[in-house]
Amino acid sequence: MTIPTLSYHIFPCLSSPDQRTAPQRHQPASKIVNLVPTDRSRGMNADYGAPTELAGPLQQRRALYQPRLPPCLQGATVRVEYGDATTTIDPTGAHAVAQAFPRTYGQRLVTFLAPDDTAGAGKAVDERPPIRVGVVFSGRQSPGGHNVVWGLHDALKAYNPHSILYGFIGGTEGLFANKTLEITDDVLASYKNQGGFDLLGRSIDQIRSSKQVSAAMTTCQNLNLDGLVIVGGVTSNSDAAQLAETLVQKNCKTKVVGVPVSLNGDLKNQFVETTVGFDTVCKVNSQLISNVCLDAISAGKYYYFVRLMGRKASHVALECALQSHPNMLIMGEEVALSKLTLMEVINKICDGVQARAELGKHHGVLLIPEGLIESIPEMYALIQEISILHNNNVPVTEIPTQVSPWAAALFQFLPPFIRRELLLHQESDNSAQLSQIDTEQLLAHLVEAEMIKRTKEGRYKGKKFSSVCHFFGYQARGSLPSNFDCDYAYVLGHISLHMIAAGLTGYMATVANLKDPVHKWRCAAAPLTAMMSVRRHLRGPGAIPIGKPAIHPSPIDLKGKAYELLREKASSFLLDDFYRTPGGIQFEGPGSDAKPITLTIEDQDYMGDIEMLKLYLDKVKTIVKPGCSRDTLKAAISSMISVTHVLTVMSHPLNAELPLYHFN
Ligand SMILES: O=P(O)(O)OC[C@H]1O[C@](O)(CO)[C@@H](O)[C@@H]1O
Repeated sequence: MTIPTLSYHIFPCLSSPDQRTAPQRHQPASKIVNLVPTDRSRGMNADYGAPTELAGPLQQRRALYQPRLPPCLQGATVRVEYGDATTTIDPTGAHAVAQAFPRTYGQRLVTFLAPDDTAGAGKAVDERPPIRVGVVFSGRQSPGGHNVVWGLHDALKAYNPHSILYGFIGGTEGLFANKTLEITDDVLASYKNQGGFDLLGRSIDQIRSSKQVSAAMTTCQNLNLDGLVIVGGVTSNSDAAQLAETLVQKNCKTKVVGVPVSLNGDLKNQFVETTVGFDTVCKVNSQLISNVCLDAISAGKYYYFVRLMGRKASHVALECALQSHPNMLIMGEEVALSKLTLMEVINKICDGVQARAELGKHHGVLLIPEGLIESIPEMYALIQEISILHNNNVPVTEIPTQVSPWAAALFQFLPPFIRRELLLHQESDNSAQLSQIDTEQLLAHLVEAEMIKRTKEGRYKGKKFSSVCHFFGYQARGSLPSNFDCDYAYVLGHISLHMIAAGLTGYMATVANLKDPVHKWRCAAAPLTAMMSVRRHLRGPGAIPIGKPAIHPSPIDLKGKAYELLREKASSFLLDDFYRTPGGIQFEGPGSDAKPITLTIEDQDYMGDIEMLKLYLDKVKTIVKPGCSRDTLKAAISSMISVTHVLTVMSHPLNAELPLYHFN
């Protein structure tokens, strides 16, 4: 059989203030603390009272890392510069957004600069009244979240040492019930640069119903808060916008500020370059993926089917593919765009398996995002029917008999474990529990059946297909955050304070130029309404009714550079086993400042770190001959470094110093 030309649908890859004692985990320094258990369920309580030396050395060392700040945030105050008034990123929805947010729509963009007086101190301390702020983890845990709290605390105390920061215990439920923990240096000590959200915990990720909004407002009033910082992704920030609008309308003084924290990386738009946590989660998963790549090629007898987090968008899967170079990646965006049916997806995978078998390869690695299942049109329609029945309180056992005939037929076709998972109760936003649906197992099951069929029909003559399935989902959410996420979160925490001090409400803290070193980062605030759009056709059974303005997840840009790069390398990575080993997250030394490829690659001017480049170029010289072709050179570079750097090295002026290596 000839090697199939894979369509673009499936890409083989390149690659009252209550009053709680601070919960703490192992202390980083040589401090032994007398810790008091809380009622939260995460594992940290097991360590209460444990001697310091039980804390891991890396954990201790990480707690000592001081996140970097851009110059504008290094003093106690900032200069606030107001820019243009905003509309929305969705021009056709602007009217609807303006109507839904009459008091907070159209606010101006804001940039934060260093104070322009020569002393650089801005206002004197006695001109800065103490500020009272509350912070809540509204979204799902994402590495770096703790540093938002830390950055906010440090900025608040620098602004006026009598300022107070309350953390809401147990996420939004804690906000509604006014369960707080006062954030102090001592409380923070063991959470600096640490993963998870266990300093405060989280619950349902919503502040939406009128009861919830009113409970949140009551808490803000009872605590006499000047500001409330809401940490989370698209859903949490949409809710933040609504809460801000309501508080303005009800003359509540509390300013509401959103911070973009989400491992999914899907809160992305012209104001937000990436979210806190995405970098770490991708690095952790890329390491795991590269491990299974090497395991697969070593054993030579099975395919790994790996599902990654990513509900409406496949950013995690794309980034991990670029970092680890598995054989295939199926992105939800491509499948949705091409309206591929389940069996078409299966056939594409089987074609890839078959092509590899022709080369004597009976192993491989396939990546999918958890949202893939909803991107397949017939599966989406089935999930939506189930969702409607759930919303109508139809008992779960009766749902299969009440869906339409075609949906019932599809349902029956699916293996029992998938049927059970599709019927699970819904997420807080009424969407399906995608993290609980073993789509990778469904695909593996159907691919196996198809390969058996092809064998019987004489179309496939290779070895029996077999698979190993994994969901690399929750594991990474508690990881020690990368330096990038530590810095980014800490900076966003500072910006949040300056937003509140400036009296901004209904805004999100943002940082631009993230691809550059921290001293070049530009700190700003953008109105939440400016990021909203109005969906007339929902892709998933979300709770937000059609037509209601919201901040929506941004899908992969199928015209973007990262995707283009993936396409360019697709066939090679399907067949050549061009696996890459990124290793664990580096916290010090070379690689510790690495940023997400998908963030950096979209910027043509990215040059990377010169020292690093020199190192790479020297290495290249040892493995390819002078005068070799550009492709050989590119392959050599790619085998050592990330895709980002391949492009960087190829186009860097340093090349001029290496005339023998004709880089153009
Ligand atoms: O922690 P929970 O409530 O199971 O949520 C899982 C969901 O959260 C995320 O990890 C982040 O939004 C999704 O990718 C996933 O579907």
